[in-house]
Amino acid sequence: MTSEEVLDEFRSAGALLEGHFVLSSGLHSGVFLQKMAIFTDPVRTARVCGALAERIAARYGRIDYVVSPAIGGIVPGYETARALGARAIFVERDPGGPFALRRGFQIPKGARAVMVEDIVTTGLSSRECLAALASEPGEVVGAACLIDRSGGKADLGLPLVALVTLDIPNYPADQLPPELAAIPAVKPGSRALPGA
Ligand SMILES: O=P(O)(O)OC[C@H]1O[C@H](OP(=O)(O)OP(=O)(O)O)[C@H](O)[C@@H]1O
Ligand SMILES: O=C(O)c1cc(=O)[nH]c(=O)[nH]1
Ligand SMILES: [Mg+2]
Repeated sequence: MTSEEVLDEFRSAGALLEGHFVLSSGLHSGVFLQKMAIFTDPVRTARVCGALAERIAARYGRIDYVVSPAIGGIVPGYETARALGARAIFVERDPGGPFALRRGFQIPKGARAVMVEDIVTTGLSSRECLAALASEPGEVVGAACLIDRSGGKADLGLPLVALVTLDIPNYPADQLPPELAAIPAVKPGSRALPGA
């Protein structure tokens, strides 16, 4: 799939939103990719995750485990794992706490894993996910996401394969442009932000 074809999936699913959003990192943006508008449609999800799996296989070779950060990563992680013929597991957090593998999930010795995110903005969630995997016996060979909205600038400490790379502006709360300051902000994701 080309970048334009993937973006068309987001547009036609109603997943490309404009307004005033508080992101997981606490930064503000006028654009939000509501990936759940994609993930509620299994056929659309299979199309985009199948394309991501092809990129992952071409870049990293054999993959045994896909690991994703909850909540947004669970569905694309599962569907990408299906296309790769791999297992799908996820990290989750107790409210406000760090990500951890629970439920008996592990990356066994000798296994090759890839971390699959839905959206990368600053890379914070991806880095936290990777930190939770550091002591696993198996190897995390790289990362992947559907959309990297950092313009390729997010540093995960591992290679990142993105189906689409966009450079979407984000702003600290005290540096909002007037058009964002004029409208109330909404916080769509699951991370609890300080003071929220
Ligand atoms: O690169 P970052 O700056 O970390 O931003 C991207 C993260 O934000 C979203 O998750 P969020 O914490 O909003 O919760 P969700 O997964 O439940 O949607 C998204 O799913 C990524 O995990
Ligand atoms: O940075 C985020 O929190 C974020 C951005 C985005 O476009 N979509 C999303 O689900 N999360
Ligand atoms: Mg997330």
